[in-house]
Amino acid sequence: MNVEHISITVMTYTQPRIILLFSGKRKSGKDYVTDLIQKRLTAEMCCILRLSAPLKRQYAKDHNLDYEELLGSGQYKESYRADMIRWGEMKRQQDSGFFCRLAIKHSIQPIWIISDCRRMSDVQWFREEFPGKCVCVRVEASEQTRSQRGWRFTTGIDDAESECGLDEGVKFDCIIRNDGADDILEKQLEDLLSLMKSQEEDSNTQNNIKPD
Ligand SMILES: Nc1ncnc2c1ncn2[C@@H]1O[C@H](COP(=O)(O)OP(=O)(O)OP(=O)(O)O)[C@@H](O)[C@H]1O
Ligand SMILES: C[C@@](O)(CCOP(=O)(O)O)CC(=O)O
Repeated sequence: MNVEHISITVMTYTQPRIILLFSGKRKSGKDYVTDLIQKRLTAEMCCILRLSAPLKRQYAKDHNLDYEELLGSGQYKESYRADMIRWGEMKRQQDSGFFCRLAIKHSIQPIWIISDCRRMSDVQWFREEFPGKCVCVRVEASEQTRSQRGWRFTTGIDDAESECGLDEGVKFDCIIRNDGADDILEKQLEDLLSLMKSQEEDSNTQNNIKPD
């Protein structure tokens, strides 16, 4: 296997073979879709990493809140979203890769799914750190579908960088429509798995790495 172990003072992770950079609007179904992919690939091969996880952990600690609830998809998280965004942006201004580095710390699986890229700086950070290994995936659902899943337009959130930072300027390698029909979603996941395979082969060829 082509795994290189990186160990520096602050983090220990195993070099990934491929990284899926997921983005999408609120309630488009990023967690739903990434969970399905992980089930297909198994948790041994594939981990789901959330840039918002270290953010929510520290925010919960500082504000005496329930971290698990902030990770969920309910109203509890939504009532703190605006303030978490403000808090996270303060940290990102000091160091744009701050949450990216924390999120990947200790990852040992060969396939990483970053389930919540929101800003151009997130995509740039991964592309620079892991050249040739990133696949950019956008999850899309209609406003009607998102509303049925509990989304309500909120000024200051849905029109701000946290939700709109990747609306322009990124060429997505794959766009997944997630409006509900299981068979349509299934077919798109198959296509994404094929894309990952060919991206990995290209990356191996460029780096002169022979398959396992
Ligand atoms: N294809 C689908 N079929 C059935 N339910 C779905 C589908 N996609 C998403 N959902 C449901 O919609 C809700 C929102 O999905 P999810 O939490 O994956 O979205 P998200 O984009 O991660 O949301 P956010 O980050 O805004 O919390 C969840 O309850 C999820 O189970
Ligand atoms: C605060 C924030 O990380 C919340 C993300 O929550 P979620 O991915 O929608 O569960 C959004 C952001 O970083 O702008």
